[in-house]
Amino acid sequence: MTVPALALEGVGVDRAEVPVIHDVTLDAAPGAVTVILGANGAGKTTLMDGIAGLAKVRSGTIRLDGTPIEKLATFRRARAGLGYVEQARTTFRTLTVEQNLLVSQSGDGDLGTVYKLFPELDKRRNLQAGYLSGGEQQMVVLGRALVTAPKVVLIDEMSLGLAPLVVRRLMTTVGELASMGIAVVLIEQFANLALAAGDHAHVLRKGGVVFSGPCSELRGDDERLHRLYFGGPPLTTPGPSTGPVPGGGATPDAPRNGPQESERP
Ligand SMILES: Nc1ncnc2c1ncn2[C@@H]1O[C@H](COP(=O)(O)OP(=O)(O)OP(=O)(O)O)[C@@H](O)[C@H]1O
Repeated sequence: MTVPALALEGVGVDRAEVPVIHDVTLDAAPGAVTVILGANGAGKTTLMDGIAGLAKVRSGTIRLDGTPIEKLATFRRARAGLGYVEQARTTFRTLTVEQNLLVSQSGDGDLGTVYKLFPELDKRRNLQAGYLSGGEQQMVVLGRALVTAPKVVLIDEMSLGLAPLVVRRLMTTVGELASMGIAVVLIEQFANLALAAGDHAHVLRKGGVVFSGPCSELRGDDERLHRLYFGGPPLTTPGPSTGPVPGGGATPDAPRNGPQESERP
């Protein structure tokens, strides 16, 4: 059996001494995109921070290529092959694109791979990152994770504040990262965009997993997503009180938050 690149078993994570994540078991396969969904405050970022070593893992085990890492310092997890593109992470604005990549480079990390993935950056490698567009800056941030030659890349809401067209452009690279053999773990506000790019999905509610299965099971099923995000009785009729879809619709133009239904009491 193939060892998952990342495997969590019974993981609990605290934020400021408060338990936020409870008993999460999931894994991410090399060469696949694993999507983590959930409403605002469900605990997605806290889970990512726990995996990366930025929040306290209270219980359970986290394995990277079969080796437990939950007790390692953040930089050791990174050296072991864990890349983390944090939410709203920025570039070093006064350094050039190339310098941004060089300061992050380690191991077998290769700038050529980044320039191949993002020809936009290749053309601007000597430009200070502060002069780049928002989308190009996000490419630099992704590139900085890539030049550490990671086995696993956690990506937390890379679409934040970006135009729909740019989000679509960045989403294409998620699949390309996976095709390089990287295990990609993706948190994304636009649920159906993430489900279109992903292989396997986990939905978090109140810090616990309420769904694990293939992305195809949830793709386009906004009503089921509502139930999973918020719980509550099944929706029968759409109406003004139901609000829009959580993170949803198939495009970044679609609204984010929405009505409720439950698969778990
Ligand atoms: N630094 C912190 N100190 C205390 N509580 C926090 C802290 N950061 C987050 N929390 C709480 O932990 C819970 C989970 O937050 P988290 O940011 O992980 O959720 P999320 O699913 O990533 O939400 P969003 O989509 O809004 O980023 C929330 O109740 C939040 O208020």
